Amino acid sequence: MKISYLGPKGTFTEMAARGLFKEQELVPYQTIPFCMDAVAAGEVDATIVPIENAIEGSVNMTLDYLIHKQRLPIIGGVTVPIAQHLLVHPENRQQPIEKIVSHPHAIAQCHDFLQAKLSGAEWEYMNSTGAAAEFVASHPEQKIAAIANELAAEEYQLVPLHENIHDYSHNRTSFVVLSRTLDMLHLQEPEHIADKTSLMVTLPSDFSGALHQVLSAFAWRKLNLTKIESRPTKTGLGNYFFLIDVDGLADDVLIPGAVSELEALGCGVDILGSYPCYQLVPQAEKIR
Ligand SMILES: O=C(O)C(=O)C[C@]1(C(=O)O)C=C[C@@H](O)C=C1
Repeated sequence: MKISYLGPKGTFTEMAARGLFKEQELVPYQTIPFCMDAVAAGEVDATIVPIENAIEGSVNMTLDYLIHKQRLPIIGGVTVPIAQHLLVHPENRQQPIEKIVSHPHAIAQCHDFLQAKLSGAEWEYMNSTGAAAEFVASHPEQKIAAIANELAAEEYQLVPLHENIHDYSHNRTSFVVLSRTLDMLHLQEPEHIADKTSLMVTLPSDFSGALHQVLSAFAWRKLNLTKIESRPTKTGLGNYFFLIDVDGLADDVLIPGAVSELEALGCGVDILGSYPCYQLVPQAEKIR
């Protein structure tokens, strides 16, 4: 079985993929949309993509591509501890850093650190933390540092100038597994922490109290919502749909009942997936 992930080697997405798919072939792609397109094209059986970070919130690239361009079912989820480190080429240990390269989410997770310690350095966004580490490794002539993880440090032979530079402890990112052909994941490892059903709900326009009624359809059935978020429909300013996560797997009665009630109110409802969620535990050991 082949699984696509946001590459190159050494990304957090690779960590997530390795945690879930120990025996499978992992295939790196350059962007999140390319990862999803690879599933649609049949090049891989599934993909794993980041969906939400505890500090930065939703990964809009994933949500928007999933909703608007490549509607693949969600078959599993995994939460990964995120520790960011400032990595340099071994030849540049003593050099002043002029530029920081990384994924925009990774840079945002370290704002306080960068402002306090490296306020003079400029930033350059890259497709992933792994791509940033690879860039630093292949440009020893530049006074640059990557924000990336310990897997990338090892993969690209970089050394840490500062470890654990993320602004909040308990930094976590959730990833989802998308596939058209595979069934819902059912793994012995890593730790299974919850089950979720993810829905997309579009409200009828000009309907006062619509959101209140949507929430009531879940509330009186005692369906616990673990997330509700609005995203633009991209059809005009002020038009939104809602992404709602319900605690538990879709059953035969309560979730179909809630969906029918919402449809009767004129809402559009799509079930994006009903799936188990796992978690990886933080790595105790430090990097070099
Ligand atoms: O760049 C990576 O290493 C990724 O896997 C992407 C990504 C993200 O999209 O948020 C994943 C986890 C971290 O939050 C930082 C970056």
